[in-house]
Amino acid sequence: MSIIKSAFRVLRFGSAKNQLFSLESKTCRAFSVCNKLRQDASDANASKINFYVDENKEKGYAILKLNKGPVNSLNLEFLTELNIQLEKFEESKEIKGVILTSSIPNIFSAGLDIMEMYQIKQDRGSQFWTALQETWIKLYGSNKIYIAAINGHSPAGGCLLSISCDYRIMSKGPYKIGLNETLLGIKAPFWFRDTMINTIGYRETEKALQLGKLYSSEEALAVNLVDELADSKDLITKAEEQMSKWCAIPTVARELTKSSMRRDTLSKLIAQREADTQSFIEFTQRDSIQKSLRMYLESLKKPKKSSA
Ligand SMILES: CCCCCCCC/C=C\C/C=C/C(=O)SCCNC(=O)CCNC(=O)[C@H](O)C(C)(C)COP(=O)(O)OP(=O)(O)OC[C@H]1O[C@@H](n2cnc3c(N)ncnc32)[C@H](O)[C@@H]1OP(=O)(O)O
Repeated sequence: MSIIKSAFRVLRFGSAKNQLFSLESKTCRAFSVCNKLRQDASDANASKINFYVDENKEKGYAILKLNKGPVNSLNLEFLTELNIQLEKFEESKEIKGVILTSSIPNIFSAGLDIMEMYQIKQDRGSQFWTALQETWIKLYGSNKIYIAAINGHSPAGGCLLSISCDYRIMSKGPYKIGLNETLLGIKAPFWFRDTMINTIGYRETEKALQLGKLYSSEEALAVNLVDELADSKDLITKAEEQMSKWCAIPTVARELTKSSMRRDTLSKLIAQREADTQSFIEFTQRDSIQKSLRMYLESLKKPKKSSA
């Protein structure tokens, strides 16, 4: 049962009963919108492998490797597939935790697919944003243990995936992680910001978000954006060692503790998912935002200087 469901179960008997029932039904409505998408995604992507799952039921954890080349950018179909997988993990009795990593060398995830924000129809934009909210709610609100093994760059939405986990190990190397949205001319959504605050604190987040700061792995360690660094070749071994440690903690006590730390942050988005989606649509349809996104896309497509 997810943290959200347990929170509802506990609070259903308290004075906040009516408010929470309304919250819960809003969430259920939003989830049901995604049901058709899920079917479409599983049909359309039957032949593509956008991630690998390696389950070790004996040890009680799985490794989920993102595999959507070239840069694991998060589009509607990918998020929908991920949501189905996260749900499977949540329901599994054998799996206590998941190591989230990528099979693409030097890239954890390039964040949201910018093409989902650029010249996009309202319907698609709304489905995309709802799927992203769902991914975050499932990941940040999971009862399971999530360890991010960050094997490369992890900007913006990639950073959000990482900070939604319980523990982060990052490869040493010339990699960057952070919420760089202001550099694209956009504002990080409040739930990205709040997850960052919960990870590195208010003042550091305030600076990082305004500057769109992308931290090197050493800088990320210094501000607790990641918990540990590892040589690339040792990354998964270190993540497995850490997973064994977390798996050894009494489950219910750990789950309740996690839930109590994250409930308020989660409830804030759950209470206003539809309004948040509308803000996203309204914001991304502004001419000034489209102009910024176009310039950013062009800068990404520019031929790279040869390192030779
Ligand atoms: C009023 C309230 C309003 C509230 C609403 C606010 C709305 C805010 C909305 C959202 C928040 C946004 C979150 C995000 O995640 S935005 C995405 C941010 N991501 C980035 O900035 C990363 C961009 N990419 C890179 O920096 C690099 O690609 C790299 C470091 C990840 C990898 O570098 P390298 O290996 O050199 O690869 P290339 O740069 O050559 O890229 C390969 C290929 O992939 C394309 N690409 C890269 N990133 C993305 C992306 N995020 N989306 C789509 N496509 C991407 C790149 O263009 C190349 O394409 P090609 O030239 O055609 O091969």
